Amino acid sequence: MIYFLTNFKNYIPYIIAAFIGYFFYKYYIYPLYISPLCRIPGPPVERLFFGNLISFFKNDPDIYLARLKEQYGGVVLFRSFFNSPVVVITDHKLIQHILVNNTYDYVRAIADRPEARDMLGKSIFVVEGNVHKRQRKIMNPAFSFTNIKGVFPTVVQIVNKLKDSWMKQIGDKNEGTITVTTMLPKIALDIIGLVGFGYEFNSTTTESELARAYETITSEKQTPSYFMLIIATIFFPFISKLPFGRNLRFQKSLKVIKAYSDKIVLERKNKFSQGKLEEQDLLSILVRINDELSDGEKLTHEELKSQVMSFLIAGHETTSTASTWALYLLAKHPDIQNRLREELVEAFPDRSHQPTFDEIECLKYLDCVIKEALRVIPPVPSIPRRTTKDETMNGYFIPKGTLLIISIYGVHHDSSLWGKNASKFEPSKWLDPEMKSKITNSIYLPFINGPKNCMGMKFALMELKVILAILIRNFAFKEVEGYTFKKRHFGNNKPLPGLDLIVSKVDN
Ligand code: HEM
Repeated sequence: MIYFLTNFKNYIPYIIAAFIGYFFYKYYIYPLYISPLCRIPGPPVERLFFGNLISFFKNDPDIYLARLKEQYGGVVLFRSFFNSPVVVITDHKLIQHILVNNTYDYVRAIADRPEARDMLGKSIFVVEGNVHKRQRKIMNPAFSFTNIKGVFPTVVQIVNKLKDSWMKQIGDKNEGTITVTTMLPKIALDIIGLVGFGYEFNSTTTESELARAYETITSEKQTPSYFMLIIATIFFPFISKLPFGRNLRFQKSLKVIKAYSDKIVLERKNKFSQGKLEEQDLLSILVRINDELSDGEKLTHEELKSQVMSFLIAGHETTSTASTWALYLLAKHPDIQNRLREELVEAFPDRSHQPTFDEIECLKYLDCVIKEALRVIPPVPSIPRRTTKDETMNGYFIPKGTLLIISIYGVHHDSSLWGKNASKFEPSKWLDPEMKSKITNSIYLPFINGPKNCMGMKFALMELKVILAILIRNFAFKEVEGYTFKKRHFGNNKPLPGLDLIVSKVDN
């Protein structure tokens, strides 16, 4: 021992060589030549330790993953940071197996990132198995048809604020260039605030601290170093705590979001205990249902707080991204936009008329436009899952713990399922009885399918209908020539830095 310590210096080169050898074996030789996953077809590795990330980040991420299907099939091996394997699934029968038939064998890998864990806490997005079933059962009644119908007038009222704001922005001129992505997330936040928690963010008229916190988190510039940092935190969680600018901004914003969520839950619980809780927002309904449950079943304060934080994320980023892409697609297809407007003018000849729930639900073409926009650009273009046991998929062995990426965008653009025009925006296909008969829940997945599908689906569809009905009835949208943007790579695929459109007032 003494000999070793006194001669330690002599061993340093061997220790370094052993470390480099181990590193090289673990992150290069094993994943590329030895792992059982190597049998799965996929694109060749481009850089020593960066797998296929360079191509992924250089391209539109959704299109890149969809193309892998064309080249290599429905089960493809993609390599991420340090060549770690990611199996991209676009085979719709396998997706059905994963999402519907065996959902709890595939855990949501969303919580792999320490920051996502911090944000989502013990919410329904993170928990699995019986805890997930229990939370879902408790929360289900809050999303009932009656409740959605009940909050409809609030949604109309908030979307009218957006209309008024754009009318004001255009002013006396006939048209103006508007960054639609400035207001759409604020509107979505105001809606989920009121409908979800009876909370007035008023983010369209005032500077909301909470809106700013969300904006900070979701609009980080997506530079290569940003991506590297994000992916590196999965391997080395401590990195998320280091005092980098981005980490500090995230921590500061998260503190604001947590404090608001805590305050909102406490307010509702206090009102309830004083017998004064009359509101019909999602959280109030949840607090009332919760009170009737036995102690073992009840959602704890932490769980309630986590649901608020995840509702805020789930309910505002997704719908604002969906409405952004719908406007973008309508601006790109003036014929479809005009047809939609004709339906709206016929239904609402008087522009100042406030639509009712039943009137909006009757609009067939509006329904087709929304369904098709969610197909062509699904706001959640892919979802991660992690396997919890060894298994074989389409003849390939997939070990326990493998990361799967289910490419919703890939399924939606698969020409063997949707025909040769799969990538075209054609809302009228939803009116064609032959096409409609072929569309099943296993090939149309904007809200996924199965026991973990989107609880807010009906609410989101209603919100999107109101947004498009009011905006298209009042404005015409055109593309801005030469305007470019990139799609966000993580979470949802909102356009960055935003979306500018030429907006003009509709005459009558
Ligand atoms: C266009 C808008 C929306 C889209 C495209 C969308 C999409 C999705 C998707 C794909 C999932 C599954 C995620 C996964 O399993 O990894 C999901 C789950 C969920 N969504 Fe949505 N969502 C939307 C709006 C909303 C809204 C407005 C709310 C609530 C107010 C909401 C609440 C939820 C909840 C609670 C879950 C988790 C369900 C569970 O685990 O059982 N979503 N959503």
